[in-house]
Amino acid sequence: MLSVSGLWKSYRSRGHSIEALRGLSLDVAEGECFGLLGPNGAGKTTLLRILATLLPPDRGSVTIAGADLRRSPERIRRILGYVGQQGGTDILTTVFQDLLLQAHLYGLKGQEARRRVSELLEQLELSDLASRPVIALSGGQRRRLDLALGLVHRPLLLLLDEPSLGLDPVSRRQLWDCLSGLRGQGTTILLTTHYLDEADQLCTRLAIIDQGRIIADGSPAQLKQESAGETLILTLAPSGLASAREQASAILRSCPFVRAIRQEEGGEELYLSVERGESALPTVLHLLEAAGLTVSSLILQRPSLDDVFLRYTGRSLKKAAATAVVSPAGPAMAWRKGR
Ligand SMILES: Nc1ncnc2c1ncn2[C@@H]1O[C@H](COP(=O)(O)OP(=O)(O)OP(=O)(O)O)[C@@H](O)[C@H]1O
Repeated sequence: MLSVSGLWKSYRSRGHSIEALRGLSLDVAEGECFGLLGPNGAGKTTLLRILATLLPPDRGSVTIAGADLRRSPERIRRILGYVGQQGGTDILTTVFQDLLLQAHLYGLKGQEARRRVSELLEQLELSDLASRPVIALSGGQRRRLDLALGLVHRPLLLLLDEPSLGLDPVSRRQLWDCLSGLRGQGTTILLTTHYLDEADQLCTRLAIIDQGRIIADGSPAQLKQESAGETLILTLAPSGLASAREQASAILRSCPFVRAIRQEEGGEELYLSVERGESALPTVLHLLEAAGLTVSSLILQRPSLDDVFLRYTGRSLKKAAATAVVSPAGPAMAWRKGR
């Protein structure tokens, strides 16, 4: 659906050149929800504005559904919908009028335009708000209207720049449901986000962008798996029995799926680095109990996308985007004695 190759873009500011994109390449397949994850200033908005034909690139090529960006910008504008960070609403009209104007701008007339507006109002749960002035909408309602405006002409590819920026948790959930629904109907989505949980929840594939380049890409699960592996946190009973921990370490060290075992100073737990925690967990339990050891808990901890970002950039995305809502990595699977 989308193919970007060797894209360069620099801005000039007070006699300095700022390289926003430095040879960026990526491919997005039809039907994907592709996420660009990166800190402030990474080049995400620049990329989306180039794709939306709002900004010319310095070098590189882009094709969208077979259309070349430089040669056929009008065709590209018909193929894609773009919802920028600021949205495109006219605050002085009503929701219905705003959508109708957009439909007219895309060449829909009379009943056809009204029918399309009604469809979108229903699809984005805005029907009850149709006669409300845009200025009186909440942040989440406004964002859904932005999305509806970007969808009027039934784009094949939807570009969303930070779709849930500044929304409260309930509005974010509603927006995510809308986006999942759109994907279900076959719309390809390319979105930018700072939010790790958003990327995890919505995206089939992700690229981590930093300083104008893509430094890693894959499914969220793949990226997490490749970067950090998984950890099993083991506690034996009775706690404080060092000999039991030593015996357990000796048994587990000989297991091919255990990459490393560590213990924090003064800590009761053993941390086992494993490749596939889900299959390792029952085997570890079985081996230790067969050796007469009592396991009081065994917790599988999966790496977060922040671990992935840290590995590739040496910086924490949480710190890079301090205002972002970040969900904790949290244990993904656990076994506890007495359950
Ligand atoms: N019009 C401009 N003039 C000069 N520099 C610019 C301009 N627009 C963007 N930049 C610079 O280009 C770089 C990339 O900016 P861009 O907005 O693409 O990043 P971003 O990843 O979208 O950031 P954010 O997450 O904060 O929106 C930054 O260093 C930014 O300061």
